[in-house]
Amino acid sequence: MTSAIAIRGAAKRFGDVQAVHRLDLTVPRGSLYGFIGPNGSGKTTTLRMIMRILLPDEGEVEVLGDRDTRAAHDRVSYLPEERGLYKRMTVRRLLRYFGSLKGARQPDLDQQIVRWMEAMRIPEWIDKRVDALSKGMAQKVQFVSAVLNRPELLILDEPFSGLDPVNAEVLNEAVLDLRRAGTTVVFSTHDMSVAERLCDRIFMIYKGRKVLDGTLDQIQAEYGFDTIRVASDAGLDAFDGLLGVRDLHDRGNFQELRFQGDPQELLRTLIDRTRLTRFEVARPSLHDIFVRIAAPEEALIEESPAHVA
Ligand SMILES: Nc1ncnc2c1ncn2[C@@H]1O[C@H](COP(=O)(O)OP(=O)(O)OP(=O)(O)O)[C@@H](O)[C@H]1O
Repeated sequence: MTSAIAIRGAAKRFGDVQAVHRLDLTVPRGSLYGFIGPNGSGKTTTLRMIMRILLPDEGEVEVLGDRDTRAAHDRVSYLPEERGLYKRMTVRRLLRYFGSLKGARQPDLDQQIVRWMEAMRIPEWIDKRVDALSKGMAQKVQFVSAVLNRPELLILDEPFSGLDPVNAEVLNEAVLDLRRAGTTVVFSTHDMSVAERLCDRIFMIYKGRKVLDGTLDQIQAEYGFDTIRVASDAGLDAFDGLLGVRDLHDRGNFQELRFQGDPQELLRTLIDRTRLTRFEVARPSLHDIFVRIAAPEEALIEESPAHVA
């Protein structure tokens, strides 16, 4: 089966700014893929290339097995970051309009509108005018407009931004429901805990280049198992002359370090050297990994693996 999205060597430049360098990315069908990266790193540009709002300067972008996204138009939905709604329409009319643009047909469309407004927990707003909605409600209505046609691929730019925790949870559940029904969902976010909790796979772009791509487990295994906490009778002296030890800090009751190599070997060596009371291999959070990559010190990125397959 073809992948939902296959990007091969796609690059995009705006004047002097190389927004995206030759990018390769494969999004498997049925996956929930999170795009992360600092501001201005190329997330929206990548999403727009997938939607063919922008054409890449080089390389190609295949969506649902098709290189012409227009052919997949009715099967793909996009929720842009900057959203506009027709303010004077009622929510129902607006959703009918958006649904029919994407090929949804009544009476299924009307049923879908009611079902989704209930799922968003704003059913009583269905016959209200759009300009009466709060910002968070409007955001949820916009989300509904993107899912009415039961897309095979749903692309959301910052869907959680500005939602309170209760509404973020409502959207979270809706996204998981869609995934269970087989929809491939790609969304960008600045919220690392959302990406960590929700996504099967995470893609991080930094200065227009892919720096992370894989499951959270893969990413943490590649980046993460090098933080080690040790408590021993020898304290800092336990590490004298050991290869692979970096960033060794005395934290008082224990020492913390990053270790390049097999922690099991480090453990064996330390047991030979001293009496241990603690040895812990810690997985950093996605937040820590993100900060490590995107920290202002350019040197940090040199140390990082290019990406996880
Ligand atoms: N239409 C455009 N014209 C000129 N420059 C652009 C345009 N769109 C994006 N850029 C530039 O390309 C780079 C990548 O921008 P992009 O919007 O893709 O980043 P992003 O990761 O989505 O950022 P954010 O998290 O702030 O939304 C930035 O330097 C931006 O200024």
